[in-house]
Amino acid sequence: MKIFRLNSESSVANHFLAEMRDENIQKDTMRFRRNIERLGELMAYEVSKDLPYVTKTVKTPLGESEIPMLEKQPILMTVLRAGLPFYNGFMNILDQASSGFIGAYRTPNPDAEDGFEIDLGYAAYPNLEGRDLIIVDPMLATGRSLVDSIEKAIEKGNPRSIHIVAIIAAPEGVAYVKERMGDRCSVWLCAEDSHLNEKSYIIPGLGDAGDLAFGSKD
Ligand SMILES: O=c1cc[nH]c(=O)[nH]1
Repeated sequence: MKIFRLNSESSVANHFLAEMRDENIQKDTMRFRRNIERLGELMAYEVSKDLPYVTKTVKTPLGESEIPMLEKQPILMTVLRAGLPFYNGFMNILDQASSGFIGAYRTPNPDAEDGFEIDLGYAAYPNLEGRDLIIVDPMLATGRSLVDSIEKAIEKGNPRSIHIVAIIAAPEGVAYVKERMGDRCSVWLCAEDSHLNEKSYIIPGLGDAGDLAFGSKD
């Protein structure tokens, strides 16, 4: 399974990530959402390098230019609700992509493996057959909701490639995706952190991305 890590090179992307993690700066919700979006724009550019292209001819007022263009528009899928600003960043760059949305939430269950079940309550997406599927979710924690969402989605058509994109991942989540999806997908991360805590939060992570972007659910 191919894994790309944006923070393996020094770039200004690390500033956006540092602001998202900083316990004081992250309280500015508009800045937090905008930093997710900015990382979405940068990650969309990185993933775009891995998609198939065909050369097309563009007529300028003075001649013709041969330009490699996306062979097919990808499908961008996100998991509500923290995924929305990340998805917006992707849409700013891959602006002709089709979209899919999944509502996944954790329901406490003391008998379940991590103390909770994943409920996929809402799903709306196009037929994935032969398309490039890019599924974006800022936090790859256990990986369970992401893998469940993908498995449900690919029942409705077999994509020719699957790209999982996250801002911060836990090694446990990456290992779970690798175990369940293998070479079927590529994983694109801004950073991979140390571990998950007992509540399945990423350490050091940044806290609850959904609450920081949109306020507490309580
Ligand atoms: O640390 C985590 C893990 C999952 N979701 C979050 O928002 N934060």
